[in-house]
Amino acid sequence: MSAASIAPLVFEGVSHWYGDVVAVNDVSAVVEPGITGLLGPNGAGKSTLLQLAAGVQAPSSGRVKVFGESPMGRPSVFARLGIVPEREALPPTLSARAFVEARATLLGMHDVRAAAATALATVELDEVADRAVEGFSKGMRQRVKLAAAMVHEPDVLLLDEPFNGLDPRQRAHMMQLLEHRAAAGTTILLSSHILEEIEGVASRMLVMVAGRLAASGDHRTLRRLMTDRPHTVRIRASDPRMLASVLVTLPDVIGVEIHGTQVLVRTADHAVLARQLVRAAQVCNVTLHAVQPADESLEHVFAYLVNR
Ligand SMILES: Nc1ncnc2c1ncn2[C@@H]1O[C@H](COP(=O)(O)OP(=O)(O)OP(=O)(O)O)[C@@H](O)[C@H]1O
Repeated sequence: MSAASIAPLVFEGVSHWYGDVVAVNDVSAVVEPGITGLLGPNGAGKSTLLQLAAGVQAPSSGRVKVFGESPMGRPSVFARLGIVPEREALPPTLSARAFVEARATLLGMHDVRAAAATALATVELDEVADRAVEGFSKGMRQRVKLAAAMVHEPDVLLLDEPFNGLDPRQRAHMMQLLEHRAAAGTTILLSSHILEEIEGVASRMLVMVAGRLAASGDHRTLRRLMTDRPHTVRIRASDPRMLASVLVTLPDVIGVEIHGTQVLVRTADHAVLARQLVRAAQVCNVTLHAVQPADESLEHVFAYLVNR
Protein backbone atom coordinates (compact mmCIF):
# COMPACT_ATOMS: atom_id res chain seq x y z
CA MET A 1 0.00 0.00 0.00
CA SER A 2 1.40 3.44 -0.86
CA ALA A 3 1.84 6.05 1.86
CA ALA A 4 -0.77 8.24 0.20
CA SER A 5 -3.46 5.58 0.46
CA ILE A 6 -2.96 4.94 4.18
CA ALA A 7 -6.07 6.10 6.05
CA PRO A 8 -5.53 8.92 8.55
CA LEU A 9 -7.23 7.05 11.38
CA VAL A 10 -8.17 3.41 11.75
CA PHE A 11 -9.68 1.50 14.67
CA GLU A 12 -9.22 -2.25 14.46
CA GLY A 13 -11.33 -4.20 16.97
CA VAL A 14 -10.55 -1.61 19.63
CA SER A 15 -11.75 -2.11 23.19
CA HIS A 16 -10.99 -0.17 26.32
CA TRP A 17 -12.08 -0.85 29.86
CA TYR A 18 -11.68 1.00 33.12
CA GLY A 19 -11.71 -1.72 35.78
CA ASP A 20 -15.04 -3.46 35.23
CA VAL A 21 -16.47 -0.76 32.95
CA VAL A 22 -16.19 -1.54 29.25
CA ALA A 23 -16.08 1.99 27.79
CA VAL A 24 -15.26 0.97 24.19
CA ASN A 25 -16.25 -2.45 22.94
CA ASP A 26 -14.70 -3.94 19.80
CA VAL A 27 -14.91 -0.85 17.58
CA SER A 28 -13.65 -1.09 14.00
CA ALA A 29 -13.84 1.95 11.73
CA VAL A 30 -11.86 3.87 9.15
CA VAL A 31 -11.91 7.66 9.40
CA GLU A 32 -11.15 9.42 6.12
CA PRO A 33 -10.23 13.08 5.46
CA GLY A 34 -13.15 15.47 5.95
CA ILE A 35 -15.47 15.76 8.91
CA THR A 36 -16.73 12.63 10.65
CA GLY A 37 -19.21 12.94 13.49
CA LEU A 38 -18.96 10.66 16.50
CA LEU A 39 -22.49 10.50 17.81
CA GLY A 40 -23.86 8.89 20.94
CA PRO A 41 -25.54 9.53 24.26
CA ASN A 42 -23.59 10.40 27.40
CA GLY A 43 -21.39 7.54 28.54
CA ALA A 44 -21.38 5.88 25.10
CA GLY A 45 -17.58 5.87 24.98
CA LYS A 46 -16.96 8.82 22.65
CA SER A 47 -14.39 10.59 24.83
CA THR A 48 -12.55 7.34 25.42
CA LEU A 49 -12.45 6.58 21.69
CA LEU A 50 -11.04 10.06 20.99
CA GLN A 51 -8.42 9.58 23.69
CA LEU A 52 -7.47 6.24 22.17
CA ALA A 53 -7.16 7.94 18.77
CA ALA A 54 -4.90 10.59 20.29
CA GLY A 55 -2.69 8.02 22.01
CA VAL A 56 -3.60 9.52 25.39
CA GLN A 57 -4.82 6.07 26.42
CA ALA A 58 -3.75 2.66 25.19
CA PRO A 59 -6.43 0.23 23.99
CA SER A 60 -7.06 -2.74 26.29
CA SER A 61 -7.29 -4.78 23.10
CA GLY A 62 -7.26 -4.11 19.37
CA ARG A 63 -5.24 -1.51 17.49
CA VAL A 64 -5.44 2.20 16.72
CA LYS A 65 -3.50 3.44 13.72
CA VAL A 66 -2.82 7.02 12.73
CA PHE A 67 -1.39 7.03 9.21
CA GLY A 68 -0.55 3.38 9.71
CA GLU A 69 1.22 3.75 13.07
CA SER A 70 0.19 3.46 16.70
CA PRO A 71 -0.19 6.93 18.24
CA MET A 72 1.16 5.67 21.59
CA GLY A 73 4.47 7.32 22.46
CA ARG A 74 5.34 8.17 18.87
CA PRO A 75 6.39 11.82 18.54
CA SER A 76 6.23 11.52 14.74
CA VAL A 77 2.53 10.60 14.97
CA PHE A 78 1.86 13.03 17.79
CA ALA A 79 3.07 15.88 15.60
CA ARG A 80 0.28 15.07 13.14
CA LEU A 81 -2.49 15.05 15.76
CA GLY A 82 -4.43 17.71 17.63
CA ILE A 83 -7.05 17.10 20.31
CA VAL A 84 -9.50 19.34 22.15
CA PRO A 85 -10.70 17.37 25.17
CA GLU A 86 -14.22 17.93 26.49
CA ARG A 87 -13.13 19.26 29.85
CA GLU A 88 -9.97 21.28 29.46
CA ALA A 89 -9.58 24.17 31.85
CA LEU A 90 -7.83 27.27 30.58
CA PRO A 91 -5.68 28.99 33.21
CA PRO A 92 -7.82 32.12 33.75
CA THR A 93 -5.08 34.73 34.01
CA LEU A 94 -3.22 33.53 30.93
CA SER A 95 -3.78 35.34 27.65
CA ALA A 96 -5.02 33.42 24.63
CA ARG A 97 -1.67 34.01 22.98
CA ALA A 98 0.30 32.71 25.97
CA PHE A 99 -1.83 29.56 26.06
CA VAL A 100 -1.39 28.81 22.38
CA GLU A 101 2.31 29.66 22.48
CA ALA A 102 2.76 27.30 25.45
CA ARG A 103 1.30 24.49 23.34
CA ALA A 104 3.58 25.36 20.42
CA THR A 105 6.57 25.28 22.79
CA LEU A 106 5.52 21.88 24.14
CA LEU A 107 5.30 20.61 20.60
CA GLY A 108 8.87 21.78 20.02
CA MET A 109 7.97 24.16 17.22
CA HIS A 110 10.69 26.41 15.87
CA ASP A 111 8.83 29.65 15.41
CA VAL A 112 6.45 29.60 18.35
CA ARG A 113 5.29 33.20 17.99
CA ALA A 114 4.50 32.95 14.31
CA ALA A 115 2.70 29.61 14.67
CA ALA A 116 0.56 30.91 17.54
CA ALA A 117 -0.26 34.11 15.65
CA THR A 118 -1.39 32.13 12.59
CA ALA A 119 -3.55 29.77 14.68
CA LEU A 120 -5.16 32.66 16.57
CA ALA A 121 -5.89 34.45 13.31
CA THR A 122 -7.46 31.27 11.90
CA VAL A 123 -9.96 31.19 14.77
CA GLU A 124 -10.40 34.97 14.51
CA LEU A 125 -9.06 35.75 17.95
CA ASP A 126 -6.02 37.75 16.83
CA GLU A 127 -7.46 41.06 18.00
CA VAL A 128 -8.13 39.86 21.55
CA ALA A 129 -5.18 37.47 21.78
CA ASP A 130 -3.41 39.42 24.52
CA ARG A 131 -6.41 39.56 26.85
CA ALA A 132 -6.71 37.15 29.77
CA VAL A 133 -9.05 34.28 28.89
CA GLU A 134 -11.08 34.75 32.11
CA GLY A 135 -13.03 37.50 30.35
CA PHE A 136 -13.80 35.31 27.32
CA SER A 137 -17.18 33.83 26.40
CA LYS A 138 -17.59 30.05 26.18
CA GLY A 139 -17.34 30.27 22.38
CA MET A 140 -14.13 32.26 22.56
CA ARG A 141 -12.62 29.78 25.01
CA GLN A 142 -13.49 26.93 22.67
CA ARG A 143 -11.71 28.78 19.90
CA VAL A 144 -8.62 29.30 22.08
CA LYS A 145 -8.49 25.54 22.68
CA LEU A 146 -8.99 24.91 19.00
CA ALA A 147 -6.18 27.33 18.13
CA ALA A 148 -3.90 25.47 20.56
CA ALA A 149 -4.88 22.11 19.06
CA MET A 150 -4.24 23.42 15.53
CA VAL A 151 -1.07 25.40 16.22
CA HIS A 152 1.09 22.79 14.46
CA GLU A 153 -1.45 22.37 11.61
CA PRO A 154 -2.14 18.71 12.38
CA ASP A 155 -3.49 16.35 9.73
CA VAL A 156 -5.92 14.83 12.23
CA LEU A 157 -8.06 16.91 14.59
CA LEU A 158 -10.00 15.25 17.40
CA LEU A 159 -12.67 17.40 19.01
CA ASP A 160 -14.72 16.31 22.00
CA GLU A 161 -18.15 18.04 22.05
CA PRO A 162 -16.80 21.23 20.41
CA PHE A 163 -20.28 22.79 20.13
CA ASN A 164 -21.17 22.27 23.77
CA GLY A 165 -22.35 25.50 25.37
CA LEU A 166 -22.05 27.57 22.19
CA ASP A 167 -24.90 29.81 21.08
CA PRO A 168 -26.19 29.39 17.49
CA ARG A 169 -23.97 32.15 16.11
CA GLN A 170 -20.84 30.77 17.77
CA ARG A 171 -21.79 27.30 16.59
CA ALA A 172 -22.17 28.48 13.00
CA HIS A 173 -18.78 30.16 13.23
CA MET A 174 -17.13 27.03 14.62
CA MET A 175 -18.71 24.92 11.87
CA GLN A 176 -17.42 27.25 9.19
CA LEU A 177 -13.96 27.07 10.67
CA LEU A 178 -13.97 23.28 10.72
CA GLU A 179 -15.31 23.16 7.17
CA HIS A 180 -12.36 25.30 6.07
CA ARG A 181 -9.91 22.94 7.77
CA ALA A 182 -11.61 19.93 6.22
CA ALA A 183 -11.53 21.56 2.78
CA ALA A 184 -7.77 21.99 3.27
CA GLY A 185 -7.48 18.20 3.74
CA THR A 186 -7.62 17.81 7.52
CA THR A 187 -9.28 14.72 8.97
CA ILE A 188 -11.64 15.83 11.71
CA LEU A 189 -13.39 13.51 14.13
CA LEU A 190 -15.81 15.39 16.37
CA SER A 191 -18.11 14.05 19.02
CA SER A 192 -21.60 15.11 19.96
CA HIS A 193 -24.65 13.67 21.67
CA ILE A 194 -27.04 15.60 19.41
CA LEU A 195 -27.61 14.41 15.84
CA GLU A 196 -29.05 17.75 14.68
CA GLU A 197 -25.96 19.53 15.93
CA ILE A 198 -23.55 17.73 13.63
CA GLU A 199 -25.54 16.37 10.71
CA GLY A 200 -25.08 19.63 8.81
CA VAL A 201 -21.32 19.60 9.12
CA ALA A 202 -20.30 15.93 9.19
CA SER A 203 -20.22 14.09 5.89
CA ARG A 204 -20.12 10.77 7.72
CA MET A 205 -21.11 9.62 11.16
CA LEU A 206 -20.18 6.89 13.57
CA VAL A 207 -22.90 6.18 16.11
CA MET A 208 -21.77 4.75 19.44
CA VAL A 209 -24.08 3.27 22.03
CA ALA A 210 -22.87 1.56 25.20
CA GLY A 211 -19.30 1.33 23.91
CA ARG A 212 -20.23 -0.29 20.62
CA LEU A 213 -20.36 1.09 17.12
CA ALA A 214 -24.13 0.89 16.55
CA ALA A 215 -24.26 2.36 13.04
CA SER A 216 -22.26 4.36 10.54
CA GLY A 217 -22.87 6.22 7.31
CA ASP A 218 -23.85 9.64 6.06
CA HIS A 219 -26.61 11.50 7.86
CA ARG A 220 -29.19 10.50 5.26
CA THR A 221 -28.37 6.84 5.74
CA LEU A 222 -28.68 7.22 9.49
CA ARG A 223 -31.92 9.19 9.30
CA ARG A 224 -33.34 6.51 7.00
CA LEU A 225 -32.15 3.80 9.34
CA MET A 226 -33.81 5.56 12.22
CA THR A 227 -37.06 6.68 10.68
CA ASP A 228 -37.97 5.71 7.13
CA ARG A 229 -38.61 2.01 7.16
CA PRO A 230 -41.28 0.12 9.02
CA HIS A 231 -40.03 -1.28 12.30
CA THR A 232 -41.39 -3.67 14.81
CA VAL A 233 -41.13 -2.57 18.40
CA ARG A 234 -41.64 -4.91 21.34
CA ILE A 235 -43.25 -3.34 24.39
CA ARG A 236 -43.76 -4.87 27.83
CA ALA A 237 -46.43 -3.03 29.77
CA SER A 238 -48.59 -3.41 32.86
CA ASP A 239 -51.79 -3.67 30.75
CA PRO A 240 -50.91 -4.77 27.19
CA ARG A 241 -54.55 -4.87 26.00
CA MET A 242 -55.33 -1.37 27.17
CA LEU A 243 -52.09 -0.05 25.65
CA ALA A 244 -52.76 -1.85 22.35
CA SER A 245 -56.23 -0.31 22.11
CA VAL A 246 -54.70 3.18 22.26
CA LEU A 247 -51.73 2.36 19.99
CA VAL A 248 -53.96 1.18 17.10
CA THR A 249 -55.41 4.69 16.89
CA LEU A 250 -52.02 6.35 16.27
CA PRO A 251 -51.42 7.46 12.65
CA ASP A 252 -47.89 6.02 12.34
CA VAL A 253 -48.84 2.61 13.67
CA ILE A 254 -49.29 0.00 10.94
CA GLY A 255 -50.17 -2.98 13.10
CA VAL A 256 -50.50 -4.11 16.71
CA GLU A 257 -50.32 -7.67 18.09
CA ILE A 258 -50.53 -8.89 21.66
CA HIS A 259 -48.31 -11.79 22.74
CA GLY A 260 -48.89 -12.56 26.41
CA THR A 261 -47.54 -9.59 28.35
CA GLN A 262 -45.96 -8.08 25.24
CA VAL A 263 -47.31 -5.78 22.57
CA LEU A 264 -45.67 -5.95 19.13
CA VAL A 265 -46.15 -2.70 17.26
CA ARG A 266 -45.31 -2.20 13.62
CA THR A 267 -44.63 1.44 12.86
CA ALA A 268 -43.61 3.54 9.87
CA ASP A 269 -41.55 5.89 12.01
CA HIS A 270 -40.25 4.65 15.30
CA ALA A 271 -38.86 8.05 16.31
CA VAL A 272 -42.42 9.39 16.20
CA LEU A 273 -43.70 6.29 17.97
CA ALA A 274 -41.11 6.72 20.71
CA ARG A 275 -42.47 10.19 21.37
CA GLN A 276 -46.14 9.18 21.18
CA LEU A 277 -45.75 6.03 23.21
CA VAL A 278 -45.11 7.75 26.52
CA ARG A 279 -48.17 9.97 26.01
CA ALA A 280 -50.30 6.97 24.99
CA ALA A 281 -49.25 5.09 28.14
CA GLN A 282 -50.12 8.09 30.29
CA VAL A 283 -53.53 8.46 28.64
CA CYS A 284 -54.52 4.89 29.48
CA ASN A 285 -52.65 4.80 32.82
CA VAL A 286 -50.40 1.92 31.75
CA THR A 287 -46.83 1.49 33.03
CA LEU A 288 -44.17 0.78 30.39
CA HIS A 289 -41.71 -1.85 31.62
CA ALA A 290 -39.57 -2.20 28.48
CA VAL A 291 -39.47 -0.87 24.94
CA GLN A 292 -37.20 -2.65 22.48
CA PRO A 293 -36.99 -2.92 18.73
CA ALA A 294 -37.72 -6.44 17.55
CA ASP A 295 -35.27 -5.75 14.73
CA GLU A 296 -32.01 -6.58 16.53
CA SER A 297 -29.77 -4.69 14.14
CA LEU A 298 -31.46 -1.45 15.06
CA GLU A 299 -31.58 -2.04 18.76
CA HIS A 300 -28.75 0.28 19.63
CA VAL A 301 -29.84 3.10 17.37
CA PHE A 302 -33.34 2.85 18.71
CA ALA A 303 -32.13 2.79 22.31
CA TYR A 304 -30.16 5.91 21.55
CA LEU A 305 -33.17 7.67 20.06
CA VAL A 306 -35.55 6.88 22.88
CA ASN A 307 -33.06 7.62 25.62
CA ARG A 308 -31.97 11.05 24.63
N1 LIG B 1 -11.42 7.46 33.99
C1 LIG B 1 -12.47 6.66 34.07
N2 LIG B 1 -12.58 5.74 35.04
C2 LIG B 1 -13.64 4.90 35.11
N3 LIG B 1 -14.66 4.90 34.22
C3 LIG B 1 -14.62 5.81 33.24
C4 LIG B 1 -13.53 6.73 33.11
N4 LIG B 1 -13.77 7.51 32.02
C5 LIG B 1 -14.94 7.09 31.50
N5 LIG B 1 -15.45 6.08 32.24
C6 LIG B 1 -16.68 5.34 31.95
O1 LIG B 1 -16.57 4.81 30.64
C7 LIG B 1 -17.80 4.93 29.94
C8 LIG B 1 -17.60 5.76 28.67
O2 LIG B 1 -17.27 7.08 29.05
P1 LIG B 1 -16.88 8.21 27.99
O3 LIG B 1 -16.56 9.44 28.78
O4 LIG B 1 -15.85 7.68 27.07
O5 LIG B 1 -18.25 8.38 27.20
P2 LIG B 1 -18.80 9.62 26.39
O6 LIG B 1 -19.62 9.07 25.29
O7 LIG B 1 -17.70 10.53 26.04
O8 LIG B 1 -19.74 10.31 27.44
P3 LIG B 1 -19.75 11.83 27.94
O9 LIG B 1 -20.24 12.63 26.82
O10 LIG B 1 -20.70 11.76 29.10
O11 LIG B 1 -18.33 12.13 28.37
C9 LIG B 1 -18.79 5.52 30.92
O12 LIG B 1 -19.48 4.46 31.55
C10 LIG B 1 -17.90 6.24 31.92
O13 LIG B 1 -18.53 6.32 33.18
